[in-house]
Amino acid sequence: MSKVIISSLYSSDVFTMACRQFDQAADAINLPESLRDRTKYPRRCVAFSLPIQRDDGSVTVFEGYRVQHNLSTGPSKGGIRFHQDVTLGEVAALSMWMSWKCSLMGIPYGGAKGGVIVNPDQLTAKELERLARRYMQELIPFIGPDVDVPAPDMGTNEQMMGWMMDTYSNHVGHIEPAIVTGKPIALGGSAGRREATGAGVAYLVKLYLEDLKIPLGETTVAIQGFGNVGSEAALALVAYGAKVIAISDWTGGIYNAKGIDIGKALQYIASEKVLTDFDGGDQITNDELLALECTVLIPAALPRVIKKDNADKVRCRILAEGANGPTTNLAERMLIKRGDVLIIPDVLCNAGGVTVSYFEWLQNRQNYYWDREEVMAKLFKILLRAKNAVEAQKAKFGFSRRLAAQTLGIQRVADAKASRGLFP
Ligand SMILES: NC(=O)C1=CN([C@@H]2O[C@H](COP(=O)(O)OP(=O)(O)OC[C@H]3O[C@@H](n4cnc5c(N)ncnc54)[C@H](O)[C@@H]3O)[C@@H](O)[C@H]2O)C=CC1
Ligand SMILES: O=C(O)CCC(=O)C(=O)O
Repeated sequence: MSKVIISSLYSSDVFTMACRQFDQAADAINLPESLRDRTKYPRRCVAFSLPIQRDDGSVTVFEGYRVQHNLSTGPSKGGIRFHQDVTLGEVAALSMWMSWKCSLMGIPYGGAKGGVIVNPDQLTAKELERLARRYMQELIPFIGPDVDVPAPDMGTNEQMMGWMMDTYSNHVGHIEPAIVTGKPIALGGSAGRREATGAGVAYLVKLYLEDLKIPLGETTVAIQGFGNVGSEAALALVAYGAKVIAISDWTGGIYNAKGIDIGKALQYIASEKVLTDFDGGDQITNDELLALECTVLIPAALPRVIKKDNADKVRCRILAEGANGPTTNLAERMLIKRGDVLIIPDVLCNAGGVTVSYFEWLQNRQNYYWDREEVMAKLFKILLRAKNAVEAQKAKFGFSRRLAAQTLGIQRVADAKASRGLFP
């Protein structure tokens, strides 16, 4: 990718953070110099203007991106984020983490990510449909079921994937379900995809609680972000016997030491859209939530929320990264120095989503569908295998859990690039 674009990406804190993690991992595995930049930097970045008509007849031009980080190990794969704070640097960082995540899981995909600078809560359903379709329209020359396969991320959902699939299918003249994953089941979505990321987070939390010999019945959980990942993790952890004592969204949080009724909170969100005034407990801020005493803290919203200023205030035993990049590099060093917090790094912790996306793509391509039981059994097998590999790498080299996970992911991508050789 162009050096001018790469240097501009470095103005993003999140991109710089992902690059520093890469450099540390590359040093740790003695990655040859000739492979470093080639493995580290995105292969392609596309930026679009996205004009859409508003319901009042006016036109707004939104800005969107797609970054394809690595296509050496398969089609690139990753979600599309609709959020007002999206930047090209953030999307590039998220695409790098997708590469290491897919590689760590042993899934034959490279990494990608997309984003649009928009607050989806400020658009009507019709306006969102126009924006999702326009985004796909602009993306068509750069994607395909064997090239790059998008999915939902923050601010996007199954319905938007359905609109995007429809736009692509209309363009090629036949139904092409494998162009996106995380679709509605009626359009070829996979059983279990909606809950896959949160269920994967909960499953890994359960495994690590077992390692620490902490009973689920004595486990309290605080979750920042009550969207797809946060709410599904909450439901799965409650089903395992844990107590969710705090949840939040962008408007603030709710705390209840006796345990929050997650079903009631979901019903409230379905009608009111946000948690404001939900009467399931006392109101708290997002900062207060991150500092609550609890067994498990799950950031499931934005990057870089646990940072230098609040790392010392974190009072959990397990920090399970449902979000991508929620802990800054410095905050992680502070937590590791303290030694009392076990961090399940994002590329492992939230990998359930892309794993079931892979299953969805496989089912679309073979046109034969599995039931939820089969999907979940296959998912948990892959997550357990990845967790064991991370723990073995950690023990063998004395790495942090993130370094162990990232070195495994990065090594496989670099090996693939080395094996493919250089173009003459
Ligand atoms: N959806 C998926 O399958 C996957 C998502 N992730 C990551 O999980 C995180 C959440 O994604 P989703 O649940 O899909 O998004 P979502 O859009 O369904 O939910 C996001 C939640 O975060 C809240 N939020 C937004 N800004 C916030 C702020 N400033 N403070 C506190 N809360 C805030 C929203 O109100 C909402 O409750 C993101 O980091 C995403 O990259 C990771 C792997 C897969
Ligand atoms: O399901 C997918 O393809 C991607 C999910 C995603 O965006 C992520 O893991 O961060």
